[in-house]
Amino acid sequence: MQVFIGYASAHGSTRRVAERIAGRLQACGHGTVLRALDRSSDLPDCDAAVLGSAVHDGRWLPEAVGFVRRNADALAERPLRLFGVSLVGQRSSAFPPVVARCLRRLKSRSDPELPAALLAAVAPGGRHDFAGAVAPEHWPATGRLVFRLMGGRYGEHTDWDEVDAWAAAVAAELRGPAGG
Ligand SMILES: Cc1cc2nc3c(=O)[nH]c(=O)nc-3n(C[C@H](O)[C@H](O)[C@H](O)COP(=O)(O)O)c2cc1C
Repeated sequence: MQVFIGYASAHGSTRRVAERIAGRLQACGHGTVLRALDRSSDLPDCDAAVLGSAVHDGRWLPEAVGFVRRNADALAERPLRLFGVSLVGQRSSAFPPVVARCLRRLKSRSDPELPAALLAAVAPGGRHDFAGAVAPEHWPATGRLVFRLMGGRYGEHTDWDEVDAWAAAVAAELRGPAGG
């Protein structure tokens, strides 16, 4: 299958996750088109799409939300997988385990990172949350203070085995009888 991998990244970690996913999909025999999402581009010719965004203030970046909104009809017609990159992934985190558990619980009770009506319209076949990178210069002074008080650690927190496993599962699903 020809798979479009689109990403929105403010500081590079979502781009690195998207590149890794593209590499794994290629290794599994899929063709890939990897591209940053912007406010005007449309979905290129493809059989399936994998879209991801950095999470800011609990939401996908505006260029990613705009892309999904603009291309909702075309995305709904194809197998679609979504991923978010934030401080708290499903397996890895910038925080100590007990804080990470609380944050994951809070997140599960919050509004989704994409508007619920939009998610329902595009009906992704799967979603995943990865942990990304955080550096002091990404935050204002108050953000740095809160981060320290919560026991946060700067650096890259992506679990690459987790990314590889998810990408391999997506690759296999797309090869399945219904194409995922
Ligand atoms: C302004 C700002 C707001 C953020 N808001 C959140 C948030 O609400 N939840 C979260 O888990 N991480 C949040 N983060 C952390 C980023 O999601 C994380 O650093 C991610 O790796 C960024 O991806 P990128 O490097 O592709 O931009 C925020 C970061 C910034 C700079």
